[in-house]
Amino acid sequence: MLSLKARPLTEDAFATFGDVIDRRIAKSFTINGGRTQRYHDLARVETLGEGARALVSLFVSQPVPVPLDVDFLERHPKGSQAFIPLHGERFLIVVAPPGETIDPNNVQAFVTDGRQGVNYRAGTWHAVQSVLDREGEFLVIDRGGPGHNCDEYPLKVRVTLD
Ligand SMILES: NC(=O)N[C@@H](O)C(=O)O
Ligand code: NI
Repeated sequence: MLSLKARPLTEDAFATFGDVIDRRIAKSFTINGGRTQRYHDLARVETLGEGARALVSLFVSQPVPVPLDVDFLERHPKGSQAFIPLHGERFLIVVAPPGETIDPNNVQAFVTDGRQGVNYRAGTWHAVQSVLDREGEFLVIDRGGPGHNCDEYPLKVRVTLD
């Protein structure tokens, strides 16, 4: 069993795995006659393959216990997957770089601060959504369309918090 203490999520630490969605680190500009600030182009949405399209969904998830025991990581080879909390929910992240196998030494765990979302790039191995503290509601943007787009890799990981 691999044991990991979740580290605070940062853009640099997550760069291998995808994007951190956080207006505090975003480029922005004023639109709509000064009434709106547009936080622009926060994540790269990937929808690969013939007939692929972007899906916009809502996930309402029950909280996970801490320590969190993960039994597998999954990946979506044909598209990215973004999770954006709608009410300041914190969540745990367990990731490994894209590849046909997972080196346990490359598995990393993070915890968000409630103002951060993530976008897993296509092929990034990740634990399924794991919200902390209370029921969470997330906007999810990922890839729909034909073909297989979810591989699982058995891996036991215990994730703790400070
Ligand atoms: N299955 C599904 O839509 N969600 C998972 O991919 C996940 O990462 O939570
Ligand atoms: Ni997923």
